[in-house]
Amino acid sequence: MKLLISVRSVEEALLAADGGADFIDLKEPGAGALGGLPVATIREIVAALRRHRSGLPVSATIGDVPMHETQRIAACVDAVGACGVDYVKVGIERVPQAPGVLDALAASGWPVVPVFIADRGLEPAHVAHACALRFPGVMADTFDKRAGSLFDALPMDALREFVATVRAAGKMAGLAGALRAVHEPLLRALDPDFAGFRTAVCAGDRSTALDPRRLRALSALMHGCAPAAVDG
Ligand SMILES: O=C[C@H](O)COP(=O)(O)O
Repeated sequence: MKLLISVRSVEEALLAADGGADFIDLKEPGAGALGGLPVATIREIVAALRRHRSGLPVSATIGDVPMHETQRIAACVDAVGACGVDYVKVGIERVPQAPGVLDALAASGWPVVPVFIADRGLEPAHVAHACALRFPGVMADTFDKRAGSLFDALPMDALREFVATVRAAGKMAGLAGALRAVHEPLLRALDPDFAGFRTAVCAGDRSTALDPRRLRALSALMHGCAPAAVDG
């Protein structure tokens, strides 16, 4: 299982790369679950990572754009995709517009990873719809980070079904949502392709700075080379 770490700056990106991240995810954690960074910042981080850590895959979010704002979503995907990232992450709410938005994202030509917002449960038909389209990966994440973790939002059966559906379609399955070291056994049981973290690698809430000590401990745990990790 690979480790995705969300970062907001060049400094954090290089710390994450040195600390064991397998995917570097660019977002502004203080601006919402999928808070977007300015494109100039995304470009700057991508350039630094390509210079120093050329092989690491990089994703970036477009921000928490409401699903009915289809033109804004398309414009943000174009802007972020043009920054040279490997993946563009777009939040998918559980609303009737979801299949239409997914169709538009798949037609965008960019390597989009739809991120299903799981706070109100997942709609299996929407996940199946995404899996039938040309996306490299599909994720589940939570919006309200104070309401507990992904494991509070969804039962294990639903998570198991999500991972199985995505992987059966030949795509990477990713899980996130205020995950912590204590969730490692549950994550191992589900065995997604990657798990995403921000809250767990900050000393305060997810909008505070990335803490290299917490990251190293989490990385060792997730990569199977340490007993307990820093948590809480
Ligand atoms: O994409 C992953 C998220 O940034 C994880 O953030 P979180 O651990 O605060 O839910």
